[in-house]
Amino acid sequence: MSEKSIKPIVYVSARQVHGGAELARQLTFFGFECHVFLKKSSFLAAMHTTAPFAVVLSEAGLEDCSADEILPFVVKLSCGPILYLTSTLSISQQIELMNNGITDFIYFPLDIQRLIDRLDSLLERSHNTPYRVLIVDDSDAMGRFNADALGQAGMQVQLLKNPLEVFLLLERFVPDIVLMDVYMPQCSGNEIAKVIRQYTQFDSIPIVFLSTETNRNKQLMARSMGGDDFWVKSMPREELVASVGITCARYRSLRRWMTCDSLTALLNHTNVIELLEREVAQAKKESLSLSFAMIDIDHFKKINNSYGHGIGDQVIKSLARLLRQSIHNDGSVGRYGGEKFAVLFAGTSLIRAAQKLDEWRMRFAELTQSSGDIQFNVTFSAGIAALKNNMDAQQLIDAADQALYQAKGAGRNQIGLHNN
Ligand SMILES: Nc1nc2c(ncn2[C@@H]2O[C@H](COP(=O)(O)OP(=O)(O)OP(=O)(O)O)[C@@H](O)[C@H]2O)c(=O)[nH]1
Repeated sequence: MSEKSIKPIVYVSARQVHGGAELARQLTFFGFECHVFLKKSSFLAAMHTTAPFAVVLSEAGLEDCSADEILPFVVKLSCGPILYLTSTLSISQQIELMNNGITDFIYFPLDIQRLIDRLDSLLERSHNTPYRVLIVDDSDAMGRFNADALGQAGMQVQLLKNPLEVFLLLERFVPDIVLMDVYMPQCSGNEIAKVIRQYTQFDSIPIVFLSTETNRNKQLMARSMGGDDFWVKSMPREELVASVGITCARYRSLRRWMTCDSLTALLNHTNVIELLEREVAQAKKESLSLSFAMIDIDHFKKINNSYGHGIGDQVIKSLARLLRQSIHNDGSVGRYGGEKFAVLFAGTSLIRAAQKLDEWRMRFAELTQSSGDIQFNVTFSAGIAALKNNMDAQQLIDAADQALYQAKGAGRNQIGLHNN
């Protein structure tokens, strides 16, 4: 992705200029293109011209129009979430507003970080890539019938007739689900499921048997060998599509929890290390450049002590979001632990990666953090190292750590380069 990636547009309704200005500033900082509207006519004209990713509608409405009055127009013109900023609402009021088109509620006093979190997760949901389905079935006709149904529903489908080749596709195609026939000439679906379950890296891929088998004991036996469910082969197309969609969505969300840090939704420590090991091996094999950076928030203990652990968490989240939005397709970001982050720059030279890090450092230092009415700024230090042929992943981590240590020692709020 180029640095000029298209920003998600958010329209905000406000009754007063200053009410929307701070919200717009923060949303802009976190990568949204935010427009604030005070007048009904300009708001609706903008909705007509460009439908935004999301609308934030305040219960106070606009200067010349109440929220109730504008809502039906917004619902008609909108194709994304409509978030309602409100003080308190009874359950029946919420139900009424939801029936009228509101999709989310954000409560006053406005916690901007929370609003941004919500927009982030709505955005992520809207970017979800199609589900990938691997069908293992020796019957060409049956396999194609199911593949067509799922393909027409927008899913990516791979059909495999020989179950003995399943590992090739588990690695290359990385399916969200495997639909497995039970009776096949080369080996049974039960047997192949049992073998797949020997490999922990495929643990989180659900295997569902599609079979004409109706004997409950045989079905249970198949599930005990590593299958997650048993569906009848002759199920209606719509039911198959719905069942696959529900299962994939559930497992994707479980996988996210397994691989991501719960506070920041970035890759967690274990997965950062695993990714780095893979990238190091690949970079060496293909003679590609790889830089690795360690980022650490400055004087973080003081932030916790002065404003409390909750505000400390908020600072961590704000840096996580900045990193996630800045990295684009240049690499990956993870939470290494505590207030420390790891960044992998794939195919990027040390100097270019250091320049990027320095841009992020300056942007983070400019971000206003808040604790109630108190506003403050936070900085980070970082160390960066380039992969050399004689290094393994741990040595690359150590090199970045040393450079970070130098940056801290030299006064913090700067980038240290490892010279080797
Ligand atoms: N709020 C919050 N605090 C955390 C978290 N993880 C670790 N910490 C705290 O982060 C602080 C890290 O402090 P130190 O590593 O001593 O360093 P520092 O104060 O950041 O100072 P320098 O790194 O030397 O600039 C400790 O007080 C930890 O308790 C977290 O998830 N949330």
